[in-house]
Amino acid sequence: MNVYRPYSPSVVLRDLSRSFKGTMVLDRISLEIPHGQFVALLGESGSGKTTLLRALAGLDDDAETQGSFTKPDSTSVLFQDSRLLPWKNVIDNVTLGLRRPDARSAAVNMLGLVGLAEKVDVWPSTLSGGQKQRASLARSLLREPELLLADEPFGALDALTRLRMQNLLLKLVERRRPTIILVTHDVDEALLLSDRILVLKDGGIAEDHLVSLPHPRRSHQSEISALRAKLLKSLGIEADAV
Ligand SMILES: Nc1ncnc2c1ncn2[C@@H]1O[C@H](COP(=O)(O)OP(=O)(O)OP(=O)(O)O)[C@@H](O)[C@H]1O
Repeated sequence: MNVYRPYSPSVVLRDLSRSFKGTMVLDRISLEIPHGQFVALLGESGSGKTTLLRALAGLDDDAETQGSFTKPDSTSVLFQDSRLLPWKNVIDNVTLGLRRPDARSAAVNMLGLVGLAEKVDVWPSTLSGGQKQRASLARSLLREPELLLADEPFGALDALTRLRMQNLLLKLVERRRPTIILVTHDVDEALLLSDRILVLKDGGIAEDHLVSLPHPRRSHQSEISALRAKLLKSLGIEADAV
């Protein structure tokens, strides 16, 4: 039976502007993101990607904001650095502030899924960079957010670890499908992971591409390589220089 469900987007921006001390960074951005869509946000350095994400996360009180946005109440934020508290062990970090009766067992399970079953009780200082990011990902996803805001979460990792983390993220969100907004400077990361790629430029959304290819994607797929060339051009990067 078909049940009629009116379309209601997960995230809506209406003429959202943001400036710092009079300097406009985001200029009347309007956008709708459907539930469960994986959006990658690309743009040159300084184009406002992080500013947009932090606006949605409710950070940066010193910014002047105009316009409005709506987003789900349950939102998790993932940063480039893992932000684990050094004086708490891994599981206490992952369960911090989590109010559910099965927090500990759910955390042990999630740490297993991200490959940290052996690291439940250790201090964050004993983890590698990739392991810290996996713990951080476990902490975010354990909250079962409806919206995940991620700011270059794999940016500081080596290429192989980054690839593993990207695949892990796809696997972990496959079932629950939260809405995801991922800020990245990596065109290939955007192409391999997302359903939609937005390019920020001059304070606005200059390009909006849907990527409706199944996973796993391969960089030599013709749709991928055509869009890759276009995006590199938009970002002012010579394709043969990469
Ligand atoms: N707290 C702040 N105070 C003043 N200016 C800021 C602040 N945060 C960001 N800006 C300015 O806003 C502009 C956009 O910065 P933002 O960090 O959003 O860019 P970005 O696209 O994420 O860049 P990158 O790819 O280099 O991380 C920059 O010119 C930056 O200097």
